Amino acid sequence: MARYAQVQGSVALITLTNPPVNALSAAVRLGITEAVTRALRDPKVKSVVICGENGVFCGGADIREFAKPMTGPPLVPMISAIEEGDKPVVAAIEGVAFGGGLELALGCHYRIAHSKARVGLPEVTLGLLPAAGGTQRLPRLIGLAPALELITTGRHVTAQEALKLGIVDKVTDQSAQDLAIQFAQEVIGQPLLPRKLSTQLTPCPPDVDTILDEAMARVKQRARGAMAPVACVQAVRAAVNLPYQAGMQKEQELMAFLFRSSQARALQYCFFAQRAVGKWSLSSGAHSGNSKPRPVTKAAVIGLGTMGRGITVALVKAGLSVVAVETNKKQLEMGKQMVSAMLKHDAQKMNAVPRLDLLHYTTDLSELKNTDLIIEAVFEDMALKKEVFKKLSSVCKPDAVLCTNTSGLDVDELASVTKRPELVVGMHFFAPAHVMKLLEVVRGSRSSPEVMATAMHLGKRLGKVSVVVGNCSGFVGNRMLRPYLDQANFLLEEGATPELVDGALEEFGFPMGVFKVSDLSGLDVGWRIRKEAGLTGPNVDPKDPLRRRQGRRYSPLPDLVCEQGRLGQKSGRGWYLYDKPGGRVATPDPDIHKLLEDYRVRHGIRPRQIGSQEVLERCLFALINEGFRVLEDGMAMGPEGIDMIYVFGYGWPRHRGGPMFYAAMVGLPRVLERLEYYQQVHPDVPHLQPSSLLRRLVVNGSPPLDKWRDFLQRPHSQL
Ligand SMILES: CCCCCCC[C@H](O)CC(=O)SCCNC(=O)CCNC(=O)[C@H](O)C(C)(C)COP(=O)([O-])OP(=O)([O-])OC[C@H]1O[C@@H](n2cnc3c(N)ncnc32)[C@H](O)[C@@H]1OP(=O)([O-])[O-]
Repeated sequence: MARYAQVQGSVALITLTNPPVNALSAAVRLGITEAVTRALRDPKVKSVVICGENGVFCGGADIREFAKPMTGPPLVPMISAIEEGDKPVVAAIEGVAFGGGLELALGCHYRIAHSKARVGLPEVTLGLLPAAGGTQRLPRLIGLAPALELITTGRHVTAQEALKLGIVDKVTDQSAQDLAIQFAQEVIGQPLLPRKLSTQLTPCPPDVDTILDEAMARVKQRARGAMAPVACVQAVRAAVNLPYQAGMQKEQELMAFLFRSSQARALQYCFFAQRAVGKWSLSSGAHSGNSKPRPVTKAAVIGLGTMGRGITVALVKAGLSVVAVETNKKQLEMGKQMVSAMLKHDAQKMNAVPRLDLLHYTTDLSELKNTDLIIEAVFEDMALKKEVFKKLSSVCKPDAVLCTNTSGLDVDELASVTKRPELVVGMHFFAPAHVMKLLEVVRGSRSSPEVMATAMHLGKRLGKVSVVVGNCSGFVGNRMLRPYLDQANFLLEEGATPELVDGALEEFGFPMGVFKVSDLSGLDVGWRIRKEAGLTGPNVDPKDPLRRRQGRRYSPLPDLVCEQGRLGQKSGRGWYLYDKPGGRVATPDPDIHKLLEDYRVRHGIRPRQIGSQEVLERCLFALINEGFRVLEDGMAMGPEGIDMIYVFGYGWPRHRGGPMFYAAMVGLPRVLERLEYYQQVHPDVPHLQPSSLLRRLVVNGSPPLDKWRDFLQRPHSQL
């Protein structure tokens, strides 16, 4: 797992050979340890170069080994042996040096990077800290403030930035390995002590305590309950206040605590789940490995509302040429101005030139003749969308892929009005579409494997985490959101306030509680959907009592709020009060409290004290229960897909792994028991009726999440 060679007479070349990223598995660590020992012992060897095979230095410790008992030589003494040796060791960094990979390089005396290489300590994103000396050596090398920033965020830096920061000594456009070999010969005989980072002091400005205190306050505020960033600051503090060995001791103690934590397990699960969802498969046997995407160079977006504008920007930023279509000149001009402004703003941030040249604006659908893929993003109205699809089917070239950005309408119904249903697919973006990482790729019953591959591939080009989902109402994300919203409204009826419910959810780790999010999105969106569904407005069955609809419990509270003209942030009032229309700072509103009190009196409801635990159990377990139903109905490939949808699209705290992972962590018997309890108390809420899959899993001893698929009743997949 590490190749040894002697080159240029006196240089030992050690190459890490563990594709694809040369992770530091037990075998690699053994290989390095043996090779370094050999090089240090061999009198003919005067200097050493460490590099990685296939243009990648090292992606860090082997994350897959974290779940198993530790074997092989540990990293810390391996790296110390390199640093303590009396021969200069040069790291030749190509591709990436991440985590343990960068820590290995920091143990070397010199670092040379290829100009396209990136380095970083991303352990914090896995719920850990750099525990092979990274928290002690990096501050000694580049100083306190930059080290704190890199370690607490896990940010990757380019070779050029690494050179500026002093992480690497040289950057080359040629082979880093060749330059390192030459350099290793040049530095023979030069004093090594100043290059041994463990012997150095961390360069500290006079206001060191302020910097550390501010960093701690910042990470606590951003972390939303995540422990690793806090531990990172504590470890770096040790690099300032303690001698190296004592600092290492602190690093190990903090790592031991994090390593066992459920947060680390959740974050590492997310790492693999994010990669797993890209490997999609359909019930037909087609999968990402055997289905080729169609080439897409020219795309079109129909409709330049909020979603259409974001999608257009995302496509242009990925380098596609885009035809943007609106119904009339006025809308088109408005859309154009917004899209240009968004692209310019983005380009400015990245010090780049906005690619306005990639855009063509038109009101004429016949200009779509040469586009390879069209994304419809018009108003969420089936009749209107059908009209658009009919037209697209006749004007676009026969092999053009037709995508809809509907957030929950029937993709098959849309496909049915075209002459090419096999080329129709859902691409459900999340607002703002150029920022949010999630894309639900909705398979219609006739969507071809090739079209699925095309949509998934396009998602990847746009930098999205794309998840294949089935064609059911609301798809996966919005379908699971309904029971969550319902429970939040019921809690208000029973005695809670918006700020109590939101507080519990934010404490759990959501960036915003359910009512703040509703205010942000606009309360009229849901109101319109409820009207169309006959839940409120003129189409309500007159025989339905006010708090029951279509045979189940219903809360008219959100409708009452809308009827008062409280539409959320945009009107300056919603579930909260804002300083002005469009204002962003939510303050609790006494008028809402009064509205709730009057409502309870009117309906004879005795308010009761509601605690955070009940809020979490009712909102989250109802959502999770629907997740089990999604699996049961075959609308998702597996729990990983659901979890990635919630982490990347709905603000589920990543350190809790996603709803299905969270259910497994809480324990399926506990989730079942609480659902059963709440269902008894609220028998008219079908969403609290535990799903049969959940019951089956509990009866079968609550198998681990990666075994849940075995308990689905076949044939199940609608994908
Ligand atoms: C008490 C114990 C003490 C321990 C000491 C601590 C040491 C240290 O501080 C801890 C660490 O280093 S923590 C580590 C810190 N390092 C990180 O956090 C870096 C994590 N990795 C990355 O950021 C990206 O993978 C790269 C940028 C490296 C490549 O990106 P790309 O080119 O888009 O490719 P891709 O699709 O992403 O990956 C390709 C395949 O490789 C797989 N795999 C990747 N890394 C792995 C790893 N470390 N391991 C295992 N596997 C890893 C990946 O799953 C995938 O497998 P699949 O079966 O084909 O699906």
